[in-house]
Amino acid sequence: MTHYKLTYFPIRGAAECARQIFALAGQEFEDNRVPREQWPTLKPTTPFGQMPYLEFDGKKLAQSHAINRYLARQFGLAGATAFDEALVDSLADQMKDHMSECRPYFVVFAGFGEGDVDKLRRETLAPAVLKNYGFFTKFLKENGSGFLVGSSATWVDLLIAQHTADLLKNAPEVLDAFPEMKAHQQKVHSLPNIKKWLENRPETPF
Ligand SMILES: N[C@@H](CCC(=O)N[C@@H](CS)C(=O)NCC(=O)O)C(=O)O
Repeated sequence: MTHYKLTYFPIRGAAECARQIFALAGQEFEDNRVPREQWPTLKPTTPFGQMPYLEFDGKKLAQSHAINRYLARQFGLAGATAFDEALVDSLADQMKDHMSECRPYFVVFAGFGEGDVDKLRRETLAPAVLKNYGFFTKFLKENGSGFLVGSSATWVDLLIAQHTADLLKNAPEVLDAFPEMKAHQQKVHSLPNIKKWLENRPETPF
């Protein structure tokens, strides 16, 4: 049987979606969380000098969305048709754009840079959420199943629901206009395997 080893820093960050794909699929994996001090030694051995990366069957795969997409295809969580897969990918890419737009806020929020976090929350985070959660809500409403694409959960539901949960914890007011996205987060995080993962995963600030 394939042994999957997912390597990343000891945070949720860019590896959490892959971890949740394993959880939802009921697939065992090695959740290798590397302390920051060990990273300089590891960095030159990775495909692009960054984490996360996934190892299995003598192979190494980097880039979080490539990992997510690969695992989702393996476990039937990528979308039911070629077009659904493409829709899922488009939402994931939009989510990546959203994270880039919010980056100045997250850098200060996470303590990696200096700045006025409240100002950034109002002037950077809130407008990005207003724009992108508007798009996501439209998909949700048009799809009608409670999931973003198709009739069951895909990896992009996991990706976006985790971000929604983080916003609800740290900046809930930015989601005031998005009750459907809050219901989506509840629905995704109530899937039994995901609920179990959330209850048992290591507690980290982000
Ligand atoms: N586009 C990449 C970005 C990966 C990335 O930014 N990784 C960061 C941690 S979130 C990293 O490895 N930083 C350490 C470094 O660059 O040396 C992905 O989505 O996997």
